[in-house]
Amino acid sequence: MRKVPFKKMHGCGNDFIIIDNREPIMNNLELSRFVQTVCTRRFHIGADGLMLLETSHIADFKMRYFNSDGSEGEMCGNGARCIVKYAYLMGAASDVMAFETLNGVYEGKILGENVQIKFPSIPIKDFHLHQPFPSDENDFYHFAWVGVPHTVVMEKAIDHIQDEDFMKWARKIRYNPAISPSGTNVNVVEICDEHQIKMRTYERGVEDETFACGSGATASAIISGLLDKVSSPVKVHTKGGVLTISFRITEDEVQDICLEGNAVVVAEGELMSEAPVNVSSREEG
Ligand SMILES: N[C@H](CCC[C@H](N)C(=O)O)C(=O)O
Repeated sequence: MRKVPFKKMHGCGNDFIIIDNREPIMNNLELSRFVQTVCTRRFHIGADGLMLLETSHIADFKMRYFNSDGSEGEMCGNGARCIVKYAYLMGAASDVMAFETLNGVYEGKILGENVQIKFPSIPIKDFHLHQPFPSDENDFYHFAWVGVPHTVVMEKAIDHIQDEDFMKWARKIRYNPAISPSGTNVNVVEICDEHQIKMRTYERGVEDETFACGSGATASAIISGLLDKVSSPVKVHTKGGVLTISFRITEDEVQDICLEGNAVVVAEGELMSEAPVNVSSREEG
């Protein structure tokens, strides 16, 4: 049986399995199924996603991010904070680093227990504000591509939304091709004061509500800023903890976009890669 060394980490309860693949040990062909297997809760380690640390010709390392359904995502904010700490701990980078993703090169910085990620600037025109819902023209959403697609909806009291209602509502948006042809993550945001918001996120590729979403928090804070409801820095309260987002809005760009929060190693060991799980066996049998 093949054993694969890993660390399990989380950032605000958004949890990941991380594997050092600088000396290639993972076979690309079986990767999607492997990710689905090891990310399945109860039957395996379980996680929202899995990342591979790989070599890069243009940065200190390459981050490859997979959602728990086995799909490869362009970028993941909390995952990035975790892999930055992982790269530092594994000696793959110093405390200030650049890393490559499918969405370009990002910078990472170790700040004591916390990790900060700096995003590339985003043109203002890429934020689509006040879009009427295709199904209900009286209701609005906001949309941004912050490495991955995010839909943001403002609500008054998000803690009172029942989990079931949240999931039903979010799934309609997540799969609506008129909002985003490649699907979208869905965030609901409550403004607390000028420097604080609360949010809940339904994640594409996890197909569930997660405890926090770094890119979602970044999209939500900037959109709240563009709507003149908050100003930088913004503390984003998630189910799993607090993320801090800072940014600068200029005439045509949002610049100096930083995401900061914890990145915690909770376990390390070896995965048994050939222990596939079959969670649907009960339904099939
Ligand atoms: N949890 C992630 C987002 C993952 C993106 C993924 N759900 C996708 O759209 O492929 C974050 O902290 O930014």
